[in-house]
Amino acid sequence: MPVPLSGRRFAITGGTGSFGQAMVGHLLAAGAAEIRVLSRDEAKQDQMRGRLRDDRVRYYVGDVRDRDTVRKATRGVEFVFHAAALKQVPSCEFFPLEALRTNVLGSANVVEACERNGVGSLVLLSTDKAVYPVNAMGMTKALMEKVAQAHARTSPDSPTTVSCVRYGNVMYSRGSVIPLFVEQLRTNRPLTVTDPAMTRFLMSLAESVELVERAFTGAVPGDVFIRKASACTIGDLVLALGNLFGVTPKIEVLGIRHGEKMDETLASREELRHARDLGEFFRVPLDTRDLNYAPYVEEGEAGTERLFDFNSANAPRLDVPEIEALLLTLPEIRAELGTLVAAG
Ligand SMILES: O=c1ccn([C@@H]2O[C@H](COP(=O)(O)OP(=O)(O)O[C@H]3O[C@H](CO)[C@@H](O)[C@H](O)[C@H]3O)[C@@H](O)[C@H]2O)c(=O)[nH]1
Repeated sequence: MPVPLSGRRFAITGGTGSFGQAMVGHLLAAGAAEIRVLSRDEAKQDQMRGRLRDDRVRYYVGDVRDRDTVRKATRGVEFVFHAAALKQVPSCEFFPLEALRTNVLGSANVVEACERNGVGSLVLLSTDKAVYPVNAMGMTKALMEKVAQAHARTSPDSPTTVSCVRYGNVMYSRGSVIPLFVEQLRTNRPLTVTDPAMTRFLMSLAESVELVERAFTGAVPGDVFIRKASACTIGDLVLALGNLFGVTPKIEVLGIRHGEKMDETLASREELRHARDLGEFFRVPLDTRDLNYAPYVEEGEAGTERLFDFNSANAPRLDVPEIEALLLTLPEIRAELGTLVAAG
């Protein structure tokens, strides 16, 4: 049963980011009574305040690393979305302890504050990079998921349903490759491609909002919700952008960056053994066994057939025309193409 959003009170950590802004827009349109935006950067908050001009949105400057700040920002709200994170793969490789402080300890603060304030539902945003992680960003996000699941396991009487969503690359999110390629095309510079054979899941911001809504209306404590996204190679992404902009892009191959994987995994084979297939989504429920493993060891566990991960190499693969069609759904791409046409 969908939870009505109208008249409800929300908080979003990292609320000035790409996801946060999309979610705030969605909640305002749905009639939310109050939305608190918690983030570190007052300048971004100021821009958002100027753009939205809606006094249902309240701005809290602060860092999720600070427990008091998080407690204050979540007092009296019914739902919380935790999007604040250090999410750039290369920078987390250089500063792993910073990633740990924000992504793990900061997330633990959010869980604690929601529980203490009697928040009904908390959804934490995770990433495909948390599955079989090889970089500090993914490792800290994997631990964030463990913090959420451990809370569900050890606090069965908690007022707060804590769940996670996991998704891949959000097209045109701040600092990601598509706006970079567009900028390089616009300024007639070569496109800096790491490896054309690399694959990534592609999702729109609207789909990430839908996934989070799905989790906060349908999750039971400890769930991980995963959208079954399609994937593409970076080489095909470049071809699609070139076609849309009517150019054959010049390419400079950089090689794989610190901590990168060739392909990403959204759901591991271990999770898929007990995941529920909900059509467009997987729901991975909490493993509720306790530490007494004897019955499992002695009796064995059902369902040990061979399964495969759901990864960006074996997921439905978008071809170049399909990527073009997807890119054309992005307002930023349409605006860029409109500017090109206008410039003649
Ligand atoms: O100059 C560049 C930069 C990136 N890439 C490639 O483009 C793809 C996407 O890169 P990017 O947009 O930087 O995203 P990721 O490094 O895959 O990570 C993003 O996507 C994740 C989900 O997988 C999020 O969790 C992260 O926060 C977000 O930074 C990757 O294959 C990169 O190797 C290039 O070819 N050239």
